[in-house]
Amino acid sequence: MSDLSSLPILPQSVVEYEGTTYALMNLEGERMLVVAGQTAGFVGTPHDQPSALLCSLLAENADTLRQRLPWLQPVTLGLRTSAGMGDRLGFATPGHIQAIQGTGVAPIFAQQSVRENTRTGRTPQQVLDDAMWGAFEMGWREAWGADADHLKTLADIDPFVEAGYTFYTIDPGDYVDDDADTAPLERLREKVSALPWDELETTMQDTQVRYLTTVDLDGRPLPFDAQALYSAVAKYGAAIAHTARMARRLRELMGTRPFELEMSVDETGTTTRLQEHFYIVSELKRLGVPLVSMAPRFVGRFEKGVDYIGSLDELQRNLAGHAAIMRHFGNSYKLSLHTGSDKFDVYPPAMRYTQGLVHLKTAGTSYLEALRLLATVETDLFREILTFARERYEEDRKTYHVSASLDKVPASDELTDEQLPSLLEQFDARQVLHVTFGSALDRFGAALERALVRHREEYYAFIKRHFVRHLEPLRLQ
Ligand SMILES: O=C(O)[C@@H](O)[C@@H](O)[C@H](O)C(=O)CO
Repeated sequence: MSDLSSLPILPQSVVEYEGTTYALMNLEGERMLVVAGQTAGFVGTPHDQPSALLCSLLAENADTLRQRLPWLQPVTLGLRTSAGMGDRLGFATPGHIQAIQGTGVAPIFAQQSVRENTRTGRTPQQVLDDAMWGAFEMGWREAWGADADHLKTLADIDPFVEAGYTFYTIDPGDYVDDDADTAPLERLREKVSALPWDELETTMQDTQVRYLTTVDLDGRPLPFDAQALYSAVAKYGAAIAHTARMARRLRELMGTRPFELEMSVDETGTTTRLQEHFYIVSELKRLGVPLVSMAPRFVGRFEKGVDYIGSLDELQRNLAGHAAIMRHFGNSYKLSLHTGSDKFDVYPPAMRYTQGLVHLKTAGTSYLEALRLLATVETDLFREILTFARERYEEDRKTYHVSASLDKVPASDELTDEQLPSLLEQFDARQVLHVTFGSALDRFGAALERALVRHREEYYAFIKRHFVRHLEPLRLQ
């Protein structure tokens, strides 16, 4: 093992593997890779005493490193209780690791939606590389995943496959017909007749044979009368066909490489009825779609950055019903909680009813912790972001489920420095800051990144404290 102790090495990052020593060096917050031994394939500057190559965290160095150290490649996680910790800035993974290590919860460190990448300007490869560098920095050697989130079109898939993602969240929301939720039977028949039955590889007649019955869910009857069935088929039939289409494309691109697939309809305009959950999963299985998790639209409101909104009794009944359907299908997939951050009332019943078959999906909450840090140690920058967020909110909110009122978010000049951090505890301010991330990063991204470099360890501590609250309820008992 090469002695790198004369360099400002991060001790937890040091790896001796197959005769070469690898480590991350800390240069006033900036990171560099140090390789001592076999340096072929790395791009960097030779260093003497000790003899090593000093490498920037370039894409080619990330690729070479994960070829050398296989545990830095994302893998499928199967039915383990899991948590997706989206990171819009590329700095949060070490904090995520500090929170998740020892919990038994399987992490997805790389997770960004197409929507997020469009807003931040990052590529799927950059997101995965940032997560990998964070895992390397912390000496993480356990399994971790990479989620290509909210894929809507066939064209969305390719760059994530090229980058090496292992978890693919198919979002066929654009094909869900929410009007079917309340349409009369005659209108539903018309809608059903227009579905792509060739892609569904069946007919409505055969569909009626399969589903016009009452399903027994552990003694709990789930009735499918004509109205319920026609509504489910009209509402989700095209979405199921699109999911199967996306799965076929994914299988073509992935070849023999393993992957897992989630179907997410959490952002549609209407709640996913239990009959509809049953119909969706049954049809996806019939079509051979390899489902590892499913994200229905639950009762109540799952809004960004805040706890559940609605009747907890109704939610518990709803979760119990979804879990009964999962048991009917042999507990062969997980229930995915999108917009899952800060939903502290949801985790215990979700874990209880599904017996741990939960995937928790978070993202913007790590961005909010960065803003909490700024509100504490870089107040001028935070004030600029707050002012800009208040200007952008009405536009940026259009593609997210939020209900914050701008008039409840104080202007910067109404607050003392000491009051600024409390905004990150206030419902409306959290949502206004959350959904304006793209606009804010466009204008302040470089300044925010410099601040995070200056305050990395503090940021990790903010992330750890926040995610321990999320992960404790998911710990395997
Ligand atoms: O903000 C986004 O686009 C995504 O990170 C989220 O919608 C994600 O799918 C999620 O549900 C976690 O908040």
